[in-house]
Amino acid sequence: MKVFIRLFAYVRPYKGWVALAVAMLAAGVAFDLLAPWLLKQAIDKGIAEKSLAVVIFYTLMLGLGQLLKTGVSYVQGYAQELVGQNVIFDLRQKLYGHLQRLSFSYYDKAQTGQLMSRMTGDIEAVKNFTGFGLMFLITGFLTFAGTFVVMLAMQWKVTLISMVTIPLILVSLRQFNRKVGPAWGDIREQMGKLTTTLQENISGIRVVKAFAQEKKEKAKFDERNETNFQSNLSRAKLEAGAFPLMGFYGGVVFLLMNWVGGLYVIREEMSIGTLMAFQWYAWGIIWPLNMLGWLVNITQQAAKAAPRVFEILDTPLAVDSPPGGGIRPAGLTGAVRFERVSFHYPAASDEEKRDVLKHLSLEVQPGEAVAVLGGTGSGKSTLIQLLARFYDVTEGQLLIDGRNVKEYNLEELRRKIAIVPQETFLFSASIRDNIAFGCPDASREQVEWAARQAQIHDFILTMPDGYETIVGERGVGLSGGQRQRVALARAILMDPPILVLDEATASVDTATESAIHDALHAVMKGRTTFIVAQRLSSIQRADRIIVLENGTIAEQGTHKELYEKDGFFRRLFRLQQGTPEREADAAELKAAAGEGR
Ligand SMILES: Nc1ncnc2c1ncn2[C@@H]1O[C@H](COP(=O)(O)OP(=O)(O)OP(=O)(O)O)[C@@H](O)[C@H]1O
Repeated sequence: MKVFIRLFAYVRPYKGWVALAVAMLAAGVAFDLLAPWLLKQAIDKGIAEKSLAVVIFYTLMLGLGQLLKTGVSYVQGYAQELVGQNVIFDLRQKLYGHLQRLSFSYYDKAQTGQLMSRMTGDIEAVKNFTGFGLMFLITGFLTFAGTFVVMLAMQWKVTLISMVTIPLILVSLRQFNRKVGPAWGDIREQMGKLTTTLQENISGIRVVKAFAQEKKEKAKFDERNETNFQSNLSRAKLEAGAFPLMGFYGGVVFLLMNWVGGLYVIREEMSIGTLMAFQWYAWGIIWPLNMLGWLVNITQQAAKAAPRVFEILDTPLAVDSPPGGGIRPAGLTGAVRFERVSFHYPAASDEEKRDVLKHLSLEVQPGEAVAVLGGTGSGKSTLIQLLARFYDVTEGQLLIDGRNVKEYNLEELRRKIAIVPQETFLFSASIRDNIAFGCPDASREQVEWAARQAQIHDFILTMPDGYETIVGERGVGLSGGQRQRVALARAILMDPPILVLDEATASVDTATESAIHDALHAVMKGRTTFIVAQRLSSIQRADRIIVLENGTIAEQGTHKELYEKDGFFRRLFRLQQGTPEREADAAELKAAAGEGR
């Protein structure tokens, strides 16, 4: 019930349209109640009395009423669809807006397919209820109640006797309702799983094909499809069992009406016109009853779908701007301080919590270029993700320009930090739009300038439509290195006080990397830069190097200082120069740096 009360909050802004639809619907029902009475008058006062004028009068009234009914039905249909569509529009907008704001920790666990399914199928189920489902409920109720009262007033005994089967219909309906609810719950959940399987397969199709796992993947999909099929079949069986039975009870109403009504006409306790009118009224009783099963279906679908949608809306934002919106800095100098920062990723239980960063302290001056080195899994990416509050520190504090990052307006803070992530994502749009993603108003010259800095301008000019070339979904059509350079240009264009390069040149060849770093040298001037890298060639321009080991800073200093220490950096240096001091060092470093990088 709670879920419907919450849904009505979305209907409330359209109460004017709801009122119009209900008024039209009431007018339609009024005509439905009047029409059989007009027929009765035509028979009893016209045909029985052999008055053609009376017959013509009532027939014309019937025709006029029918015409009016067509008009009001049109307005009602439009108004009800408008309400349904508006509700779905608002809900989808709100859901999408919330999805945009949800934190990284949410997406770490969320399944894309489930989200897609909620944004489409579940919302559609909600719309069906708030649109014609709700209107049908009102129409059905008004028609049934109105017809019943009019029939009682015309001939109460015949009315009551013919409706003895109605309690049986209600019993069947209750049983159906009890069973079909869980069935719809299963179907909605399975639809989410099916979409997830489909989405994962399509996203990972290259891996599937490379490992020749098409058959296994197909079997996985078939299994989910089969489960979905079976659930729908079980639901259909429930419907097939309940609907005809309810239809039968409804038919009995009609039968009894004719039988008992016929007896009353023979005994002259009821006119033939009333019997004919009853025949018509019978539909006003039968159709709402017959449609009740369908209404239960729509309601149960919405009852199962709406909580799936609300669950997303109710997910709190793990990371958000402070109350009041937070500080909106006009500019930042880029001074960064980690003060005894510890961090663990959200985990289901305390036992699973593992500190990825441990009491880490680091002070970076404005304009300083800091390289972050360390073995795979040592916490490098985590460290820089904390900067832009992709996650919040779990202990200690992180300050930018002397203020805790949590005091800033989140959007503004992120605008001041440009990140070139390890994995580049390009949108299905032109290269220009991809580069200008963070600054949609950038001029052509600015975009080209950024592309030049990232050493991608010349390549873009060789593409069929230059900067207007559409790079397909996920940037298909560009090599890994080219994609990385587009992402680099995207970050450079933002002109941020803090620039973060997370393995940003890992996919480019050494010559291009060197060219990018030469260009970056100019770009980095006046900005605080963090360079996460495994290759020493990537960090030549860094003022300082920090080496992470198990979430703590194991070494830090300049190239020279670190080389002079007999630590990770020196061993890495020798390994990459091809002169490891000991075989053991080489093995250790290979393991630490991650094979195959
Ligand atoms: N989203 C996440 N949820 C849970 N644990 C995570 C998540 N991301 C990373 N980790 C864990 O945190 C640790 C540090 O990961 P991080 O990505 O910071 O390492 P890294 O030093 O950047 O490694 P690499 O050089 O391989 O990219 C790893 O043990 C990893 O398993």
